[in-house]
Amino acid sequence: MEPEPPGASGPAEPGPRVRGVRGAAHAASASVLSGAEAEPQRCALAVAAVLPAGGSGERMGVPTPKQFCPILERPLISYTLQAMERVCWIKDIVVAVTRENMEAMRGIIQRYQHRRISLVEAGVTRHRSIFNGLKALAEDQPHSKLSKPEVVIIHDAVRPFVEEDILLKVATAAKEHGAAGAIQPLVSTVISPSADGCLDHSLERARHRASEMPQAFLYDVIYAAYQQCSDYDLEFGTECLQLALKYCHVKAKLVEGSPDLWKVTYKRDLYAAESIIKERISQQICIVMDDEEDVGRLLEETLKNELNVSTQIPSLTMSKR
Ligand SMILES: Nc1ccn([C@@H]2O[C@H](COP(=O)(O)OP(=O)(O)OP(=O)(O)O)[C@@H](O)[C@H]2O)c(=O)n1
Ligand SMILES: O=P(O)(O)OC[C@@H](O)[C@@H](O)[C@@H](O)CO
Repeated sequence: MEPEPPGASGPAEPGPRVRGVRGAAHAASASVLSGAEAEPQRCALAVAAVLPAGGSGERMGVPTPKQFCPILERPLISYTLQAMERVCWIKDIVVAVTRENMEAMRGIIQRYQHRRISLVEAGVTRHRSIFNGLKALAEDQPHSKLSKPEVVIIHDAVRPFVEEDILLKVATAAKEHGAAGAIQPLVSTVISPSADGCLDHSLERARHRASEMPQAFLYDVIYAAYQQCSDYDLEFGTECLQLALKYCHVKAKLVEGSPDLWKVTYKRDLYAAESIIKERISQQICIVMDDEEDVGRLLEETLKNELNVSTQIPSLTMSKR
């Protein structure tokens, strides 16, 4: 039997924080959208996010639901929350978790000082979890500190490498079209098997795309779609964009996303995510080394922030190259 990924036997004690290395990308994409659209909050476009995190991670094949599996001793979901929190124009982040994981989730929020997070109970399917998250944002919620957004972003809690530029693109496109979602080229051809397990037909790969996350919607559109949704769709559906089309006749704008938007599903994905995070940490340290004079103090700081390591480093000054 394949060795368990490190720490797969229970929700993890959180580990390092990773800062985005794509500040430049955000600046670039924000400037792409001129004027008021650049940062929705400036034009009072209220944006919230719903993160379904109530799954069991069956395909991962470990006792711990994958969103709580540790990567460098920190639960996967905490990386995704940090990526969403970095985006100052997302006002509220609603996370759907199961009742039994609610305490573990509160521990993670506290340990990593996650901000703007509200928890709701997940549903037995992903669509039901998302619907519960949307309900929490509805106007008619008594004593709720949340307010109804104009645009809501839906993003899987197990897709940690989401950057501000794609969130900005789908949010802006949703404001214009009613719905929008990130897509990626297919790497494998999609085929349709017949009942006897043989090939019935294959789809022309170049004419199809993989539907990734994040997705964004005018709140009223997607909430109305879920309110009308059949039990069958809530039970077996996998595509929120399809609900907006089927129940509200809103054709989503498709936005080319980066390959980083992939979803952690199998054990191999945890290892892949770990190496990406390690690479980003080393990039972060390189950036510090390049820019600053008192490397000692900054290495100390970076190690503290990035790897949770407290150590004394003698003051080192580097002559600017
Ligand atoms: N009842 C459910 C099922 C899934 N999800 C969430 O939806 C996202 C995408 O689902 P998926 O990758 O299918 O996660 P799991 O259902 O956990 O995985 P598996 O299908 O392998 O069991 C995940 O963040 C998962 O936690 C959810 O909120 N509620
Ligand atoms: O069906 P799953 O729960 O595995 O995945 C849910 C979504 O991530 C998946 O359907 C995307 O393609 C986006 O819609």
